[in-house]
Amino acid sequence: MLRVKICGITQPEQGREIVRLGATALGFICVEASPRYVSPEKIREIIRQLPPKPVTLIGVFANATLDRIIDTVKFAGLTGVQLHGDESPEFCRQVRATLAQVETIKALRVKTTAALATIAPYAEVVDALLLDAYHPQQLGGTGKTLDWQALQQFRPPLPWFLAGGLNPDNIGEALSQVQPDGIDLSSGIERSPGEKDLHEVARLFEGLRPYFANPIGKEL
Ligand SMILES: O=C(O)c1ccccc1NCC(=O)[C@H](O)[C@H](O)COP(=O)(O)O
Repeated sequence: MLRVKICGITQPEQGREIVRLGATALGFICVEASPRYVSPEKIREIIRQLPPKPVTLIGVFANATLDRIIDTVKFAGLTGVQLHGDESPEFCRQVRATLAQVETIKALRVKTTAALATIAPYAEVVDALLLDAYHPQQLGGTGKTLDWQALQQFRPPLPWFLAGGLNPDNIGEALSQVQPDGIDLSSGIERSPGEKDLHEVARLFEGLRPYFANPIGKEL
């Protein structure tokens, strides 16, 4: 089944509603420079108020220390980490080895398709990849799309998420071109950074209905 990660959750009531609408993963930005930053205390409170549904709870970090990642995961009750900076394969390996029960996702910001060649060393040391758009000043939440056509044949040896500028209007087109195991959205379903537009989130899941009823890649 297609995984749907909604990233940049900052409010308990929005987290609850987004899970109710169908998200299979929530992302919490643990990067202090981001307008979507949420403290470990706030993440813990948001998680405490979620309905009892199987949802992956992912902390998004960029060039954080291993200690900070571990402390945040344990304190907040996260079940996954997304490494969104320049983390080396060796650092990813350490994170995964230390947090054995926690899903480790490495995000790669794809400037050109040449960046896809850097994936190989990560394949053995993380659980999933996330491909995001490159922006010279912003690490994530940029609203910029990837070149989906260039990713048509992308089949890494581990599960992967498509991110970057996805929204309710373009998700169908994106999924007609690429075949990810999951999708990740943030600014395309927001009123302002960190403030999700629940009507847009509902419209997203409405548009995704066929993908839950039929495995991706099969004729609808
Ligand atoms: O969203 C942020 O503000 C952010 C800041 C620093 C590192 C990562 C960040 N976001 C990571 C995500 O997983 C976003 O969902 C991803 O970049 C896609 O964002 P968008 O293009 O807005 O859908």
